[in-house]
Amino acid sequence: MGLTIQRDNSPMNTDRSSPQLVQTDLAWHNRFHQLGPDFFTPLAPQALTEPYWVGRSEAVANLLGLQPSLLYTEDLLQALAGNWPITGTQPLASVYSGHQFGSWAGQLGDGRAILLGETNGFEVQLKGSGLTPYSRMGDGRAVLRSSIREFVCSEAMHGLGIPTTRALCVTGSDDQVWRETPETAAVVTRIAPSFIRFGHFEHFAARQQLSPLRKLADYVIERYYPACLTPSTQSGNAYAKLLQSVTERTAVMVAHWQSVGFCHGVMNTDNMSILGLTMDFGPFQFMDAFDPGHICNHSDHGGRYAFDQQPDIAHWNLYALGQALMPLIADQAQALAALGTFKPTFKHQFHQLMCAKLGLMDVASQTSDPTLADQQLITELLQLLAIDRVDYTLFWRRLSQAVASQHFEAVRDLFLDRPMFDHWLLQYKERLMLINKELQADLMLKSNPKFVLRNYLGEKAIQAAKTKDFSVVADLLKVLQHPFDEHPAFESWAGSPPDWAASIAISCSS
Ligand SMILES: Nc1ncnc2c1ncn2[C@@H]1O[C@H](COP(=O)(O)OP(=O)(O)OP(=O)(O)O)[C@@H](O)[C@H]1O
Ligand SMILES: [Mg+2]
Repeated sequence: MGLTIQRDNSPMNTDRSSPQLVQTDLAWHNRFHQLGPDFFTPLAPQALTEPYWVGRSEAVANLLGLQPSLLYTEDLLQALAGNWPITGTQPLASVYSGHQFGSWAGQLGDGRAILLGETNGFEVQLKGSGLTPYSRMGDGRAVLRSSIREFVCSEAMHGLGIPTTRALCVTGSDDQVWRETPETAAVVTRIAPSFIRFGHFEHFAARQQLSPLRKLADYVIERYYPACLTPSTQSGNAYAKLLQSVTERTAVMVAHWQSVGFCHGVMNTDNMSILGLTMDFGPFQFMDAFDPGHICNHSDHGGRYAFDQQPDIAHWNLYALGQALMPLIADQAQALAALGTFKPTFKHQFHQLMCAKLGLMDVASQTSDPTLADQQLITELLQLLAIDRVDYTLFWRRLSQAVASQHFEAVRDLFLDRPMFDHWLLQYKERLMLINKELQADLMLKSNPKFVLRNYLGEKAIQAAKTKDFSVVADLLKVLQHPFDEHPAFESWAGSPPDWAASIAISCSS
């Protein structure tokens, strides 16, 4: 299905006071809207002055059923900047609550995001599209730099095979937005099968509003977790099964984060997707030097969301979700059993991912039974990487190449304590003797990305975009959507970060 825009041959009218209806042949089924007024406030996005394209993902256009060429039209630009309404959409801002940095924050909600509606199985949301009833002290806007980071990172996560919300495009404007300094506004158009968060459930549970709580849970089960309806394991308690399914998906997502060295930075319960998708790309970071205690968010003074805390925090957040679902589950033992699946699921998934990174896998079945020896190999390696603060991405890619060529010097050079690395390498090589080298090297090159969105690369794209050069955003997108490919023209992006990368500070300000 394609989008066709009703052409208006009169001169382009970008005056925010007279928006033009953008007609599409996309079928909109706004099922979240059908939940009713307890869940949202109907609200149109606010206009951006003289918008321009900052970045666009043709892959996401295809996913939505949009002809990618439409991403080059003024009409769609106006629509996705929030200036012109799209026929069939029913824009709204949803209400949710949540725990922020471990404390109950009360009512939050889409303070700067507008859900346009749902098409082709995806909800389409504009982030940074103006004030809503849930904006609290904020201005409803997002700045160019954070919008570029969200756009590129969500596509990069997808490229890495990590469950995530995705992004269609970023539109920008010279409208001024004040943060620590004056900046300019931008809007990310992002998509996901659902943007429902743990915080949506917490909202109604905290208010003891059982009827909307049940309605929301039933909606999520019916649409996204229909298997919970089949009476099998847990004596037919669909809500306990929902909790277990969300627990397992969340564990899988965080295992992926840990395997690629991704720090989320703001794992508040209002940033946790009910579908186990990576969501809200704020002060995130792909680590350069491996440091298990790394804190990527400069506003996180206590290190609550440090890299090595992420699995425990995800589990904590799931307890908050479990608490919210308790009136429906009505059986503590079943709720605890559901939550109890987190640790084994995480452990299993993490082991699988790390074994793939090391090439220690039965390539045909893509599984490996967690042996104690392999677990030890992984643990010891992570300790070595941490002690010498070895660049995480570089290490894994060089190891993959070393296994392919059987020359380990380049990877050895990354360590300060080389005898320690040699000791580990000896054990690893012994283990490798049991496996087909060619298949193993191939698996490793597909499991260890050459490129991740290092902070400094995002910074380069942002600095160029501030001068209206959006080519770096486009190049980054191209490379990061296929991070396991060689991309020889971008070799320098695969190397060590420059010294100035260490001075980049990313806070919650966005
Ligand atoms: N500039 C702003 N104006 C209004 N509300 C804001 C602003 N920034 C954040 N908020 C709101 O504050 C709460 C917490 O913000 P947080 O940084 O977690 O989310 P976010 O980055 O806005 O977006 P999302 O979670 O939708 O990706 C949310 O309710 C969010 O909508
Ligand atoms: Mg958020």
